[in-house]
Amino acid sequence: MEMTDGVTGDATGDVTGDVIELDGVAKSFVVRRRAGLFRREKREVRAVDGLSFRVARGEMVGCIGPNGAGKSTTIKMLTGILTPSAGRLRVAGVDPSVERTRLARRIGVVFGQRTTLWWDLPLRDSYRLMHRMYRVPDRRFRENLDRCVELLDLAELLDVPVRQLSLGQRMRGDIAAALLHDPEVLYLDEPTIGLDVISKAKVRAFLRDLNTESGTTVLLTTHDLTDVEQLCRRVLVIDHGRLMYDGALSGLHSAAESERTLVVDLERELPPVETELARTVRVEGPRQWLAFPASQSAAPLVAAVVERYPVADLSVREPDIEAVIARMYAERAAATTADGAPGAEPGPAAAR
Ligand SMILES: Nc1ncnc2c1ncn2[C@@H]1O[C@H](COP(=O)(O)OP(=O)(O)OP(=O)(O)O)[C@@H](O)[C@H]1O
Repeated sequence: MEMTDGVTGDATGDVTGDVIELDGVAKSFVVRRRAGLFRREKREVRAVDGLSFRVARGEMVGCIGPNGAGKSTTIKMLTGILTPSAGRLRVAGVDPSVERTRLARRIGVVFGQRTTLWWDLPLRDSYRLMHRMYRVPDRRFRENLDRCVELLDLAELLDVPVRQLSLGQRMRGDIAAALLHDPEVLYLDEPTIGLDVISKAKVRAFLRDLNTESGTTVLLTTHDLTDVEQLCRRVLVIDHGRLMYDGALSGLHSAAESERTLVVDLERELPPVETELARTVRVEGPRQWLAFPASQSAAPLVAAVVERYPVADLSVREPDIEAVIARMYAERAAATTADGAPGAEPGPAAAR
């Protein structure tokens, strides 16, 4: 399939304030697999299936989804490495697959799973090569390098060949490499994958400062929800190449109809608490767990329980975001089975 719109947009991308624009973007791969001794059959994999969203200049947006959801494919299309099978895609007003080289000077990319650095060269030499490749003015290059070296703690590592760096050190080296040419947009595909707690914290602190101080637009994919919690006000949830949710992380709770839990310590062991405001989901001795919709206030439930039962103590537990997302995926899978086709319309995404 061809792009539905081959027109190249304006070169600034400033008209709407949106630096990333996707309208109905799709990407299919044809894979061949063995279907017998001599026979191979072709199958189409729809990695991205009608994805539409926009990212405003200066935003930092997190993109999450299960394995194979289409996140990396989306990033690859945004860099121009892959050409969409359908839809319209613009980055800073430019069609990435048509003007990949021109766009390369305006974007930075970090793939957590592989490095863009030269394996046998010390970091410093990789950076020198990038300096020339991107034709960064000398002064600007020195300033950017100094800043990255300081904030990413790279001083001791500049003369070490990349192959000798630990994963966390290499990741910091890669992030610096992506920023030496002052990109307007930074894509990070799993920037904290495999890092220890301290390295993760360093990377996150750096990205937060970069976004607030330099106004760099950041789109990151991750499996680590803490990345999103700490960095992004907005999250995109992608599954089967489609947008399931687009909004604040906190809004995921209502989107997935999640539940909070009232933990009740009774003065003695009693049969399960009965109330129409909640479901008693667990009883252990005098302690009982009552699940109620996260969108509802806990106050009426607390009042009802206290009025009818001898209560020693109470506490409310918020739903854990991982559980919320797991629930969202499960609901989606159930809808898919019921419809017989992946991708029943995702209500929450359309709400934004
Ligand atoms: N070059 C390719 N050829 C064939 N299929 C591909 C190719 N690249 C990706 N796919 C398929 O497209 C789908 C989406 O893959 P993608 O790597 O974009 O997912 P992802 O969300 O990044 O997953 P993960 O979280 O595991 O990295 C998967 O089913 C994958 O197998």
